[in-house]
Amino acid sequence: MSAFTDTIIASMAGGLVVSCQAYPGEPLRHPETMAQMAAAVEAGGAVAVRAQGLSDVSAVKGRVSVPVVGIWKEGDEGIYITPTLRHARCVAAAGADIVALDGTRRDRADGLTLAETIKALKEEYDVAVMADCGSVDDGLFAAEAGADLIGTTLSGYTGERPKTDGPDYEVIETLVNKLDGGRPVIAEGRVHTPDQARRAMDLGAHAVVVGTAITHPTSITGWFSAALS
Ligand SMILES: CC(=O)N[C@H](C=O)[C@@H](O)[C@H](O)[C@H](O)COP(=O)(O)O
Repeated sequence: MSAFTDTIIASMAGGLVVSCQAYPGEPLRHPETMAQMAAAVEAGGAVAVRAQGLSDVSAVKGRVSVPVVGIWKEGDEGIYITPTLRHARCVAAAGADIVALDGTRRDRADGLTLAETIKALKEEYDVAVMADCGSVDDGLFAAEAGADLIGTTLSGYTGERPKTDGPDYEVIETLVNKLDGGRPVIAEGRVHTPDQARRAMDLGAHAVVVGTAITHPTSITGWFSAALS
């Protein structure tokens, strides 16, 4: 890791990362809108912002001074979060400080291993790499492959873990213990309340990512209206 990526990762310690994403066809889907959302969460204390798609990554990077975690989703099944080296390079070129990519043990579309992908990306760009993992075994594999940050993003979405209502505390805690400080664990996925974020942090997460519960009004509205029906 470079001094730059060390500093970026250290700056996130104990903090809240907010994921600002609007999905295809949704009313808020526009880079400028996501940049405004990012500025709003930065004002609220987010230590970093996660953004999806090259236009959003650039727009968000231009608007906030906290680090940007960039991803590029292609599709929504199998390996779809920054699935290949080409996607990862583009996310870095778009301005991401941290490139998040699929960190599972599944075969990648471009035939490269996760380790080869991370090595090639880091040879070209001074970025940190966050591995979005779906299980403890993924997390250990991604750490071995050279990822700087191990995220629980895909727990409940790859078939290896049940999709819990809230965060997958078991994966967070086990990864923290098994990695034993060797790599920071980022708790991401279904963190819907401040208490859940606190608990994930208390289990030893380096930072907690919240998306839907802060930046997806359609889902939040649905939660409230379901409670009233
Ligand atoms: C599984 C997957 O594709 N997760 C995506 C990854 O970027 C996003 O759709 C999530 O919103 C993000 O991980 C934050 O999680 P939550 O919205 O649950 O706080």
